[in-house]
Amino acid sequence: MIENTTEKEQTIFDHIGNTIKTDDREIRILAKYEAPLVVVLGNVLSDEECEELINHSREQLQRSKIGGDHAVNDIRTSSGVFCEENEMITRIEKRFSQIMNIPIEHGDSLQVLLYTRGQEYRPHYDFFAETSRASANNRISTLIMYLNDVEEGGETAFPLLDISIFPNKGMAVYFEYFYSSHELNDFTLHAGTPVIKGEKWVATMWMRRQSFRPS
Ligand SMILES: O=C(O)CCC(=O)C(=O)O
Ligand SMILES: [Fe+2]
Repeated sequence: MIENTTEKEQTIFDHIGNTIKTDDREIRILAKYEAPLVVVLGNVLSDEECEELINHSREQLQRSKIGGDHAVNDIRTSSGVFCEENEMITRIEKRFSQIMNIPIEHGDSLQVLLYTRGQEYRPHYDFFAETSRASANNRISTLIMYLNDVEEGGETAFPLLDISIFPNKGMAVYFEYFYSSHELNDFTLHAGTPVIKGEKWVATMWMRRQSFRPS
């Protein structure tokens, strides 16, 4: 009866202790919100990797703007690119897959977003509504990497949990929404708050329930 409602649900992220040892890096676990699970991670990317990701994406952003995609979207005012695979992307995606404990074939392509002053990503869910076709192979977890330090603003806020993560270069926030309780999943509502000073670069990795990438 009552016991059932208090029973802890299984999580995907099952790392123990303060460190995650991936093949090429030791990730630090800094803070955790238990249910829904939200984890703050340190030492996810080196400074050089952050800079490489920004430079790689800056070029593609410029190209896609010339391509004429000026669609205005009030929900997300940032500009983004899905990264084409190269040696660096493949190496860091392998690391993300080990952190997220899901094979990389379940991942959407890594997405890099740039927010300039005043830009934001309004509160949203990363999973698709049950009524949408994409929900047949829905997203189950997210890793957001901060590629630069933001002078002011640009936190990742979880308004229903009352927590916000400040963008710090090389750090990341992980969360998952694969609970059988819809209520827990719904608590992962989150936003990128408006950037007040400086610019903000993030890379986002989303994982799907089933394999998603063509093998
Ligand atoms: O920019 C942020 O802090 C949030 C990004 C985000 O929610 C996403 O990429 O799905
Ligand atoms: Fe999101």
